[in-house]
Amino acid sequence: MKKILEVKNLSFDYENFNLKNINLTIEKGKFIGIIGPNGSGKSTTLKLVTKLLKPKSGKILLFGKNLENCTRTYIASKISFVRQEFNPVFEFKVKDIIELGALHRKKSFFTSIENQQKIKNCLDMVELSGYEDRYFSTLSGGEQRRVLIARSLYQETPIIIVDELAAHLDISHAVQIVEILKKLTKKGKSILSAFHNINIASKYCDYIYALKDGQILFEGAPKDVITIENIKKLYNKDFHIINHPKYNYPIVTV
Ligand SMILES: Nc1ncnc2c1ncn2[C@@H]1O[C@H](COP(=O)(O)OP(=O)(O)OP(=O)(O)O)[C@@H](O)[C@H]1O
Repeated sequence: MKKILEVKNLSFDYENFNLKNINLTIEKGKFIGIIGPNGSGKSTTLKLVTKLLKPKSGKILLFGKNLENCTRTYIASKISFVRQEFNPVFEFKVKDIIELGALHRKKSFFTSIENQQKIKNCLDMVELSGYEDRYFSTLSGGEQRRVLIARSLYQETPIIIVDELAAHLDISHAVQIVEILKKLTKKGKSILSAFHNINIASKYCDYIYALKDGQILFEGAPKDVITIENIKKLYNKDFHIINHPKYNYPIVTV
């Protein structure tokens, strides 16, 4: 399988937190999840692989190129990143927010008819048809989140990274978004997402990394690693694990 993003022995320090020796690999067409308690280092890892933070040590290879030497434009052509927080300073319309995702390939000040149609299609995919001219700040948290997913679809990158996929989304929209992303993996895109909802990660991810205190505690296919022992170690709490009666994946329950 073709490795498109490789993280090797990555370390990073904040004053009171260290990310230690992270190794992870993303292959073409795979859905990769990162799980772990609050403050375990999920967002920090995602910010490092998108070059928003600079590692203390280690290496990140994007399509075999050292990320350190990749330009912002190159990275934007390969990775779209839906961050947890997004607070534009100006009043932008939804269509402008979406277009900003693909500035790296915009050739003219004006939006072509073709691109207007693409924006519409991306909004249709996240069930926000007709929202183009709404002001982003007037949308609900979940609607804003879906606009940001639409923006990453519009960016048309081979890798989509999402920090906390289900943030602000009701269960139906969370599943809708994860299913859109899963379908994209069938077309060869690769997804890396942080999840608080382990059961969604368990059903949809091909592989998960579990972070605790800035280190990978375990990794593997959900059916192999979502076990009572591992989940107890990860969250310091007892949970039950049952097998989904129809789809045959482990479900964590209280
Ligand atoms: N800018 C910063 N300066 C100092 N410490 C930070 C900064 N950002 C994050 N941290 C700390 O780094 C640790 C890891 O944070 P991170 O956001 O990566 O965790 P997370 O696993 O994404 O958490 P959550 O599930 O709550 O989103 C936390 O202890 C956090 O307080």
